[in-house]
Amino acid sequence: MNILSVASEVYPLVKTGGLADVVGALPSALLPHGVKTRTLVPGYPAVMHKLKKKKAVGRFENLFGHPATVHSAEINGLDLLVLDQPALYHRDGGPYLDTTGRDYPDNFRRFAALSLAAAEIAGDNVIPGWKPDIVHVHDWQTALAPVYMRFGSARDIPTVMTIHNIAFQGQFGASVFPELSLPPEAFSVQFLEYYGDVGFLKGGLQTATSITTVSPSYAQEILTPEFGMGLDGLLASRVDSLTGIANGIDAEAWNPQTDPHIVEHYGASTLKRRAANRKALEDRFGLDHSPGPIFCVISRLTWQKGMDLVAEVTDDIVALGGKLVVLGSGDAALEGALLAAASRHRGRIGMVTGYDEPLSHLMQAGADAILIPSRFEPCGLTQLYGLRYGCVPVVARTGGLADTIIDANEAALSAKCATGFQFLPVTADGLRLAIRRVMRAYSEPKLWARMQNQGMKSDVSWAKSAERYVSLYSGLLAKG
Ligand SMILES: Nc1ncnc2c1ncn2[C@@H]1O[C@H](COP(=O)(O)OP(=O)(O)O[C@H]2O[C@H](CO)[C@@H](O)[C@H](O)[C@H]2O)[C@@H](O)[C@H]1O
Repeated sequence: MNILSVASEVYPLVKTGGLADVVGALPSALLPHGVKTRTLVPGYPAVMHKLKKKKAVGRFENLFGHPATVHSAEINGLDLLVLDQPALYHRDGGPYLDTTGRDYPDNFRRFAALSLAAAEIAGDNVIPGWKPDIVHVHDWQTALAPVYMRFGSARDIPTVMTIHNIAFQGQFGASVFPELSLPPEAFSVQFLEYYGDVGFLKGGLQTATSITTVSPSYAQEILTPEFGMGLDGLLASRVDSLTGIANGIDAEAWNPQTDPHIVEHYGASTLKRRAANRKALEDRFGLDHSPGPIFCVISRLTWQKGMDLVAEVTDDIVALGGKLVVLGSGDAALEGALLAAASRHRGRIGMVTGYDEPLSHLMQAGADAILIPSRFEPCGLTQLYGLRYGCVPVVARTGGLADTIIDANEAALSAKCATGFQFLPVTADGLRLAIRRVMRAYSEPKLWARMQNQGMKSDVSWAKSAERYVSLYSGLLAKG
């Protein structure tokens, strides 16, 4: 079975968040099931520079007014198709934002082009001798592909649309519609029209054969007004085509026994060796070497991720004898509040602003607990990395966090299956109480080590979830 996966980012070429991890790791988990994935991504400079060997396999003379080449390349076992279109993708700045942090004004065109390229690869002879059986798109940036397919030559090929975060919907003014090369009927409530605007994600959700999101709980939550962000009604009308499949992790890139970014390797039976990573972490963040648990945060600094709650509990963490290290960037006010906490508590709280993949590994290997107080979380990956690294997750009971962490309540502790701490409500007081629970558990070394062990034994690989994708794909082909 051949899948064309289409995404705006893919690890290890370009990553701003969890989407890249998933798009980068799923193909190799599908391969043992006979599912071959080709992944189409834009040729940003960061991508083009990393392609050592590439081969032009397709060409568009005029894709949104400019020529484009499709290159094929292999990196880390990924079979990539790279859409090289300098006019749209060769920019300073990141995949979505310019160097000043603003959205590129032509993002609608940049990602419509990616979507149209996918639809044409599926339907026409763009890559001679190759066509997908299924097109799998991720998030709003690629959500127009099923719409283009519906109105183009690939209308019979089934599509899967995965929602990684419904908060990002790709909503643009109606004035962009004439530029999208779609027939007038596509600007209707059955397709793209969204409160008078053009909604990319809305169009994809209306048109895709099947919709998935990244955990079973989030699949339920987005059917409610609280979490559906305006799309709950649409999703309710498509509930028979909606599935939640939890993310796994790339167990090779995230393996404390072999990780090149940490100071000392360890496993479940050699947890004591984490001490060297702890010391390196303290040095890196300028913390003192006192005892007590080190909490870490590795996150986009946003309201979704509950980073304002972390800022509110910093004094409590220190007062209770804990320490905190934060790696993140995002909202300037949140960044300011956390930096202020770090300067109030020198030696106890440290912060690195920015994005640093190697440091995120050292933090999971050296800290004792990872705080994830998200207000909503489709799946979450950092709690899964935490499980694998013996960095006990402390999570809000929502979405994928609720699905993947077993709370250390009395029943779970006596059954010896607890892997972390869940809390509700998602408020500063809720988080404070959870931190107190952590402090108590940490003061009992045997209990703490057992929780770390339980976590490290949890199956966070892609194996089970890959099977669920395979059966979803097979079902779609059987129907067709
Ligand atoms: N400053 C920093 N430096 C280094 N690394 C950093 C970092 N900030 C974050 N990261 C890394 O980025 C990734 C973030 O993944 P998440 O799943 O937490 O969230 P995200 O909200 O991006 O993804 C959305 O998509 C994913 C994938 O489906 C869902 O799990 C999630 O719930 C949904 O919100 C992790 O690999 C993390 O280690």
